[in-house]
Formats: sequence, structure tokens, C-alpha cells
Amino acid sequence: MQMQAVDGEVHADLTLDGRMEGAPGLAHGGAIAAALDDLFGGVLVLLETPAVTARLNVEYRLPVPLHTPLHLVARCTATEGRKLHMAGTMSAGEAIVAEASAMFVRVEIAHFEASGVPVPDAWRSWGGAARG
Ligand SMILES: CCCCCCCCCCCCCCCC(=O)SCCNC(=O)CCNC(=O)[C@H](O)C(C)(C)COP(=O)(O)OP(=O)(O)OC[C@H]1O[C@@H](n2cnc3c(N)ncnc32)[C@H](O)[C@@H]1OP(=O)(O)O
Repeated sequence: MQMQAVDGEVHADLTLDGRMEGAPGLAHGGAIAAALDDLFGGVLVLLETPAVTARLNVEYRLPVPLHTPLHLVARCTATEGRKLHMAGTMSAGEAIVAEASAMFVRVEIAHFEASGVPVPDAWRSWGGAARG
């Protein structure tokens, strides 16, 4: 998903296809949640903060048709020590089809390195969990 930073928010355009189908012709709720969670990951890049999703809440407002352009927007609404609160929306045209809120928790880069897969070099210049 291609993301763009605009005025402290992260925006993305996305069209879901048959691989993301739940009910016939409609997007699977898990795919919608994954897209919004991924967008929150983009906010972390904007903030240059390594963190992970601790809690994700999605409100599904309308069915999301496949093969329809969707617009997503996310931002960090508050920070509280290691906790980052996020909010985001997914829209089809003028209609908000889903809204999400999430709590991320800052972690050290070592959290990701534990997988054994190298992290991008840029992440090393970011402050870790201790950055308040
Ligand atoms: C990843 C991106 C990197 C950046 C670059 C991005 C690049 C762009 C691509 C992005 C693509 C992916 C974007 C999607 C992001 C994922 O998908 S992340 C993967 C899914 N999430 C996880 O795997 C997290 C698994 N959980 C954990 O590792 C640990 O539980 C945590 C969240 C790090 C917390 O553990 P901990 O470090 O021991 O901290 P702990 O003391 O337990 O908690 C700290 C505080 O948070 C609170 N807390 C912790 N968990 C919860 C919870 N579930 N509910 C409520 N409160 C909680 C605690 O109560 C505590 O509060 P205070 O006492 O300080 O008030």
C-alpha cells in the first residue's frame, strides 16, 4: 500500500480485490483491519518511532465492496509515555466505511531484530522505547 504524509497525517489509496473477499463481492473484515493497522505503521515512520500494535479496534460502518477505490487516513492523536494512540478512517467516495483506533507501544529496535531478519537501516537512527 503506497502511503503519503500530508500535514502530519498518513494517506493511502487502496482497491481491494478478490484475494481479500469475505462475503461474496465484499471485503473481508480482517483485510480492512490489516489495511488500517498497516497505515498506522506508516504513522510510526512519520514519527520515526519503533512501536507495535497492542490494541486495535475497528468499527465497520458500511460493507466494503471489492474493486472500489478506497481512501485511508491515519494520525497519532496522543502520546502517553510509551503509548501512542492512533485514529484512522477508510472511505469510499464521501462515505466512511470503517473507523479504527489503536494503541501502539514503543519498543526498542531489538524487538524486531529478535526475528533474525534485518531491519531497515533508517530505523537504527530512530529513538527506541526509552524516548518518552
Ligand atoms: C511495526 C512497525 C515498526 C515501525 C516501522 C513501520 C514500517 C511500516 C510498515 C509497518 C507494518 C506493520 C504495522 C502494523 C504493526 C504491527 O502489526 S505490530 C505486530 C502486532 N503486535 C505485536 O506483535 C505486539 C505484541 N506484544 C508485545 O510485543 C508486547 O505485549 C508489547 C505491546 C510490546 C508490550 O509489552 P512490554 O514492552 O513488556 O510493555 P508493558 O509494560 O507490558 O506495557 C507497556 C504499557 O502498555 C500497556 N499495554 C500493553 N499492552 C496492552 C494492551 N494490549 N492493551 C492495553 N494496554 C496495553 C501496559 O498496560 C503498560 O501501560 P503502563 O503501565 O505503562 O501505563
